[in-house]
Amino acid sequence: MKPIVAIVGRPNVGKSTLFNRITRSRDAIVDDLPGVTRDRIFGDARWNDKLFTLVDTGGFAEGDDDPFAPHIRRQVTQAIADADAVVLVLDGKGGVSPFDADLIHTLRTVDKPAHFVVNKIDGEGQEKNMAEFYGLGIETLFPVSAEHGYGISDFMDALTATFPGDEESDAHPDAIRIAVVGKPNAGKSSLINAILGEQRLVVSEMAGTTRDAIDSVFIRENRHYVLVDTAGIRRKGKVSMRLEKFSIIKALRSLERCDVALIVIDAEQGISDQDVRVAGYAQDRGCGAIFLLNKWDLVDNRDGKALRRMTDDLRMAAKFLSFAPVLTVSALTGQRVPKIFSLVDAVYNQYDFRVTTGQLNKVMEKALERTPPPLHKGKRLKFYYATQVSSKPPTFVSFVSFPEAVHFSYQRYLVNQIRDAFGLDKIPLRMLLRQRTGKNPAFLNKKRTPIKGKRKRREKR
Ligand SMILES: Nc1nc2c(ncn2[C@@H]2O[C@H](COP(=O)(O)OP(=O)(O)OP(=O)(O)O)[C@@H](O)[C@H]2O)c(=O)[nH]1
Ligand SMILES: Nc1nc2c(ncn2[C@@H]2O[C@H](COP(=O)(O)OP(=O)(O)OP(=O)(O)O)[C@@H](O)[C@H]2O)c(=O)[nH]1
Repeated sequence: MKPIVAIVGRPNVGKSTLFNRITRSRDAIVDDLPGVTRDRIFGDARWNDKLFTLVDTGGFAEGDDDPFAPHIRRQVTQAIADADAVVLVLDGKGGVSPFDADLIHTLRTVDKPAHFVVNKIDGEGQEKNMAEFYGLGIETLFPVSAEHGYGISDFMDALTATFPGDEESDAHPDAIRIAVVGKPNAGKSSLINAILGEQRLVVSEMAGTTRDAIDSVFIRENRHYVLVDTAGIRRKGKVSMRLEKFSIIKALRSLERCDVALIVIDAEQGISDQDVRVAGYAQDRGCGAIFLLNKWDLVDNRDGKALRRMTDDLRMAAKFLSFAPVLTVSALTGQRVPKIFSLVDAVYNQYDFRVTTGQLNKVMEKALERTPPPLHKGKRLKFYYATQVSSKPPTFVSFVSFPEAVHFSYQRYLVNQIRDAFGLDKIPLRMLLRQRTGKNPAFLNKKRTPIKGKRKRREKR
């Protein structure tokens, strides 16, 4: 389980610059098919072989730069509560501000690693700017330049040193892990209660692998399921324990730990930006996903076309999850709640899919023959073998003569051919293109496809 580190601080201190510097330094592991570009507020990073997720809380505050705005303060406080470690960024150029002191005070009251970074110290010569910050009474301050890299590696060593070692792995390794996510008030807890209430067999709460994570485990028709991060939900009522109703970090954390995400939408209200954002997190995390249009009992469906309308809206707004099934439910009446499981099973069976290299290459060969790859500098691109490198989600690597010359639409064509051939219509698939070099390796698109320009030249001669 990757720790989640939140970057907090006033606007303009350099949080995003630091975020970019740290997340860019990771080994490029995931070059997912580009989807819709969305503002990224979180990203994975690696340092000294330690993996973690970094969250830029600057991205929480939309269109409001006032650090004293209550909603920003709430989001930041919530981030501090939910993250595993916090990095407070101070502005080495702008100096100390009252809001900094406020955040420092908040950080002192929580029991988790906090790191203090003075940014915009662009070299040794500027370390004199640090003097003012020492007056804040912080034991260790890291002078850094997010923009130029000064001091970053010392800081990263200290940050990653506080991460816990590998924690014990989850019990029930074969269980299907389900996360329930959605905007505030969509009906997540009602739905979890409806799902668990319906189970006649063993429902137990067990500690998850991370701090505070409580999972609910149950067996249904001989299959184990885990609802991740259900802490406190069944014991609702203690509202005071929950600061903000919606926590991005909590959503990220459960998405990280699940196979299938149930994205709960308040159907009475229709599709909102926040629903789309949550769906975007699920897609970034590469989990299987199912849209649940909840509160269906409240939807006016006299013309019988409500599902059609909402599905159209959803598909339009969240194109990047076009493969995710849609189901209307009511957590209140229990309508179609049992049906969720047949969908979860169907999605999971695809999510866990594995194929042999031989079978995969037969499909690739056919696809390359049907629509040959484009030209690169007058020569046909060569596709060598492809292989599946992981499941959950199924991820393929395809070796190509010039990966960067493969247009996104051609890549998507190949992915769709794989989808069709193996019936993988309900899940995300990843295809990574890698350079293949070496003398005369065998390639898949052997059959000659005429290259128009070339033939013409020959004819002319
Ligand atoms: N000199 C110098 N400027 C920096 C450094 N890091 C960031 N900046 C500049 O500071 C400004 C703000 O940087 P951002 O990363 O956008 O700050 P932020 O904290 O994410 O701001 P919000 O998104 O408003 O919360 C930009 O103009 C950066 O170029 C640095 O290390 N040195
Ligand atoms: N009519 C109707 N009301 C529902 C349904 N599901 C949930 N509600 C109501 O919607 C409200 C919010 O439900 P919750 O389950 O607390 O929603 P949540 O997503 O857990 O909310 P947060 O904890 O704020 O994130 C409650 O008043 C529920 O009774 C439904 O299917 N039909």
